[in-house]
Amino acid sequence: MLRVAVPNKGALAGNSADMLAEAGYRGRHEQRDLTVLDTTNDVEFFFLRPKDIAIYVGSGELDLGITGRDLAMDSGAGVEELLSLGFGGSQFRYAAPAGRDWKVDDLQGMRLATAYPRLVVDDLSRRGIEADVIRLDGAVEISVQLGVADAIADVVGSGRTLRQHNLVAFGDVICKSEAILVKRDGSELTAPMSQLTARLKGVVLAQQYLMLDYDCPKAILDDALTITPGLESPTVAPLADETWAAVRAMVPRKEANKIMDELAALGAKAVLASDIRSCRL
Ligand SMILES: Nc1ncnc2c1ncn2[C@@H]1O[C@H](COP(=O)(O)OP(=O)(O)OP(=O)(O)O)[C@@H](O)[C@H]1O
Ligand SMILES: O=P(O)(O)OC[C@H]1O[C@H](OP(=O)(O)OP(=O)(O)O)[C@H](O)[C@@H]1O
Ligand SMILES: [Mg+2]
Repeated sequence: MLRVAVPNKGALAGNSADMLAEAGYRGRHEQRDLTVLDTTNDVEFFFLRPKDIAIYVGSGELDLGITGRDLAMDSGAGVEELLSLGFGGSQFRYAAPAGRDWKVDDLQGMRLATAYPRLVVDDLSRRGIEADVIRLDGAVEISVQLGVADAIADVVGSGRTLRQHNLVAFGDVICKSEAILVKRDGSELTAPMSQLTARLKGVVLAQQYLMLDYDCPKAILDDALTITPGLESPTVAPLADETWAAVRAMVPRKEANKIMDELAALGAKAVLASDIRSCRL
């Protein structure tokens, strides 16, 4: 039976559960359940703290895990990424009080608070900087105003928490993170592992596309198909009016409205966009 670690709470938990449900797996009955046995798919899910997931997978106790790239790097566990899941995007950055043009070299000799000490120590040592790294568990942004640290290194999402505490990010992004599916470094990718990966990939890809349907005068069909080439080739079906055709093609979600504008300007009618729940491409 495949054994898979899933975040039990925090920023990644909700999207992880939704994605697994969309991929056809059984979810938790209660928020507090620590395991779920999915006998239909022969998978057991373990709901663990996001920070611990790479450790369980890296040690070989569990086959696969969903975690954040920053958390996986900070754990020091030997895991490799199988798939980016397209949510939980963030940047891990240095930050310090606003009002000064901070450089990373300024951190030399300073007190630096973080909940990701390994990520920070590795980055500082690559740069040859010696700082006093203070390990906190969370709410790191407040540590400067409380006098425990001179600067911080933390997860930045919208940047709202930094602004609220009058901090500015500086230096290169230490880690550009998002939710990822991991397996143990060098472990064999078994058939059940690839199947779960393929199912999640089906959901990730489906979220990146929309299905477009439209009616099109045959006189402009060639131009319309250039705008919507589909992935392999668009479906073109006859309509009762022989001078018209119906077209169906997948389009990248980010470009969908621009493409719909172009089709409408060309003379296509009834241009409809619909969500794709999952796919195998
Ligand atoms: N705006 C955000 N705030 C916090 N984490 C985010 C955000 N966006 C993405 N993430 C990601 O979520 C993961 C952290 O999850 P979470 O905050 O649940 O873990 P944690 O901080 O270890 O747990 P807890 O806060 O319960 O102690 C990281 O991979 C982080 O990059
Ligand atoms: O840039 P923003 O959108 O404001 O988000 C970033 C904040 O969110 C996270 O905190 P979280 O909610 O995980 O609490 P924690 O600090 O206790 O981990 C992170 O540690 C930052 O504090
Ligand atoms: Mg957190």
